[in-house]
Amino acid sequence: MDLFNNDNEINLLPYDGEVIYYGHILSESEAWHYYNILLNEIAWQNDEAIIFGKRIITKRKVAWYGNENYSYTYSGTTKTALPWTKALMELKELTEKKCGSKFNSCLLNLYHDGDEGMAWHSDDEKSLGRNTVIGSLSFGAVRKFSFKHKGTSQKIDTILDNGSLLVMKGETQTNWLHRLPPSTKIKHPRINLTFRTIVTNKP
Ligand SMILES: O=C(O)CCC(=O)C(=O)O
Ligand SMILES: [Fe+2]
Repeated sequence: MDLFNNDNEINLLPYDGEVIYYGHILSESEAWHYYNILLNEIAWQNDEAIIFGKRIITKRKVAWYGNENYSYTYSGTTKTALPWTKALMELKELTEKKCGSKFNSCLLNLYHDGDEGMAWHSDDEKSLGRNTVIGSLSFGAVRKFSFKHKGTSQKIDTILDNGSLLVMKGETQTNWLHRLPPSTKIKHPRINLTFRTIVTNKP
């Protein structure tokens, strides 16, 4: 099993993808500083999805920022990116420095408490291209995060801490699903930023 890549980073996945957990890339106080800014200045909106032809509004809030007016379609709804804020630009640059990849957009999620999560999915939309790199920054409540192989159903769990960075790359989106499981124990909000690279503006 190839546990380490060239930079001695540990791959959380045993095969068919690469997930690197960098742990804290911000101190506890820096992380809370950004948490407060993000909570207050981001244009949070309830997410809409079309599930089995029915329009549903999620309790979880989302926002979408990027370099240009990218439009992005998933779960049957189209969103247009807002321009970067100062804090988001700082966090984008920090994430890029840590993982050595460039990003042009960011999907943000606000989970008010452990009742809210995200179901099994892959970020394999056409607009992200193949073998895309996704940098995931977490703030606030510490939550479990899980991967499930599409063929073998093997499961891998990890913990996403306040101020931590997780990077998904290689064939991860092709071969693995991921989710944020709900948990009745979590009583506080969590904010997640996934920095992404859109390769085409046509959804
Ligand atoms: O909240 C998270 O940690 C992950 C969110 C996610 O998977 C996504 O936005 O695609
Ligand atoms: Fe995802």
